[in-house]
Amino acid sequence: MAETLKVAMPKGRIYKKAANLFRAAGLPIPTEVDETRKLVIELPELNMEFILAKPVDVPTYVEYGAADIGIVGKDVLMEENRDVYELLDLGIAKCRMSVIGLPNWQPGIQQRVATKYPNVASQYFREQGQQVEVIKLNGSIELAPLIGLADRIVDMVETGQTLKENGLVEMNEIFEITSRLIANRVSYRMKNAQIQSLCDRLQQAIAAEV
Ligand SMILES: Nc1ncnc2c1ncn2[C@@H]1O[C@H](COP(=O)(O)OP(=O)(O)OP(=O)(O)O)[C@@H](O)[C@H]1O
Ligand SMILES: O=P(O)(O)OC[C@H]1O[C@H](OP(=O)(O)OP(=O)(O)O)[C@H](O)[C@@H]1O
Repeated sequence: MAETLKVAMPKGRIYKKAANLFRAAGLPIPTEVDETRKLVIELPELNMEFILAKPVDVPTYVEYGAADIGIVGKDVLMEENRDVYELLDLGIAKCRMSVIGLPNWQPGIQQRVATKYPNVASQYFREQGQQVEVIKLNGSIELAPLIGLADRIVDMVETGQTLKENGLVEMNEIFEITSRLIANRVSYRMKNAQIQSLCDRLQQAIAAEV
C-alpha cells in the first residue's frame, strides 16, 4: 500500500476549480470538503490528505515538506520564489498581472507603485530600467492611485470590472497567471509513482476540457 499523499490545497478562489479538476481526473473529492471549516481532511479512499491553506502559504508548506504537493497561482510562485518543483500548468483560475494607473498618468520624478507583490513589481521595474518606490499593501490595491498613495499599481486583472468601476486603465501586462501543481523536491523522488500517476490523470482531464 502506497503512503498517503499530502496535498496543500488553496482555500478561496482556486479551491473549487482545483477540486473539480481532481473530480474530472477520476478522484472523487466528497462535496462536503468544499464547505468544511476543517483544515486537515483525510481522504483514505484516495490515499490522500488535503491541507486547506491560505493560497500564499502553499509554496511554504510544500518547500518544507509539510505537504508533498500543492496547488498555487503562478503569481504566488513568482512572488514567493520557493525551492519547489513546478510540475504542471492546470490552466485554471486564469488572470494576468499588470501595471495599472489613472488614464492621465505621466512619469514624475518620484514614482510610487503599490502592490501585494513587491518582489514581482521590483523585478519588473528594475528590468524596465525605471526607478520606483514599491509600497506593499494587502488588498484593495486599486485604492492607492485613487487617493494619492501611489502613482501606479501592480495587480491582478481578470474581467477588468474592478478597473472599470474605479476609472483605472491597464498599462502593461507583466505575465499571464494560471494555477500550477507544485511538488516538494524530496517527495517527488520518494513518492514519484504516486505523484506521476496524479500528474498523468490531471493532464488527461485538462486535455479533455480544452
Ligand atoms: N480576479 C482575480 N483576482 C485575484 N486572484 C485571482 C483572480 N483570478 C484568479 N486568481 C488566482 O487566485 C489566487 C487568489 O485567490 P484568493 O483571492 O482566494 O486568495 P487571496 O488573495 O490570498 O485571498 P485573501 O487574502 O482575500 O484570503 C491568486 O493567487 C490567483 O492565482
Ligand atoms: O478584473 P477583475 O475581475 O475585477 O478582478 C481583479 C480584482 O480581483 C482581485 O481582488 P480581490 O477580489 O481578490 O480583492 P483584494 O483586492 O482585496 O485582494 C484583484 O486584486 C483585483 O482587484
